[in-house]
Amino acid sequence: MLAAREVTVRFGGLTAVDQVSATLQSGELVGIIGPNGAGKTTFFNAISGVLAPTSGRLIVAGDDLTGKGPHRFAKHGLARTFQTPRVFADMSVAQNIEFGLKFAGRRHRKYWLWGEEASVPWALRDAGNILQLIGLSAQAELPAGSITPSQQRLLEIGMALATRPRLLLLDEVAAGLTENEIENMAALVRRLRDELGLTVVWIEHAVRTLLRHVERVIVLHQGRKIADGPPAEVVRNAEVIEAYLGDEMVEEGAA
Ligand SMILES: Nc1ncnc2c1ncn2[C@@H]1O[C@H](COP(=O)(O)OP(=O)(O)OP(=O)(O)O)[C@@H](O)[C@H]1O
Repeated sequence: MLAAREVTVRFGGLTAVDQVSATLQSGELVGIIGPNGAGKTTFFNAISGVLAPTSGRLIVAGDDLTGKGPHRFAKHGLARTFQTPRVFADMSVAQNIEFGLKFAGRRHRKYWLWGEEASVPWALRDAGNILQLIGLSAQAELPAGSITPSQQRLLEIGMALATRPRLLLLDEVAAGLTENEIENMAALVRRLRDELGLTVVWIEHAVRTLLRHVERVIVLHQGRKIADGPPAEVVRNAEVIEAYLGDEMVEEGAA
């Protein structure tokens, strides 16, 4: 689905992402964790075309998109959310979803997960179904700027889904949510992979939740990838414990 080959991003003298290689297989649910400033969002920005890597290559669905803009990545089936949700505040919740659906119509069929309109899963057929999937049917006619921040996070996911992606990048969609909301969010993310067949990459600071739901986790530290594997293995990795997790997490992971 996507291959990052020795991707490096520098801002002046600072190396935010340092020769990170990673391959994402179709249908994987992968977490990315790491301390503040580890380079997680910068890595997302690089693999979604938001910023061009200083060096390295990005292959998406078999095509080399290194240096291309976000619209090219989107045409190749990639959608993402941002740490601060980006919704059209003055438009209604439903209109925000419809905007994404219009975008889906412009995507080249080659990169659609569902080749024919008729094969698009029921949950993504129209704005009403997408609103039901993300749990915002009751808010459909409200201005997007008037719903709660956690609902805006759901809406942003809905807008991304409306473009009918194959690969979805989620940047801290559980930030600022209550325990209950975090569990609901995790359940939604699971459904996107399990029922819709999306490949999902999920950056999150709520590490305990993340590790319970993903089957593979990549750990970044000071721009470098220091681990990449199943959660049970990664929580025992000495470098990961030292850099990020601490002893308490290891005991919980072992339990
Ligand atoms: N546009 C930019 N210009 C200069 N430096 C930047 C820019 N974006 C990020 N950085 C720096 O790059 C490093 C990595 O930042 P990044 O936001 O990718 O980390 P992160 O792991 O996502 O952190 P957090 O968990 O706090 O969101 C940090 O030192 C940050 O200050």
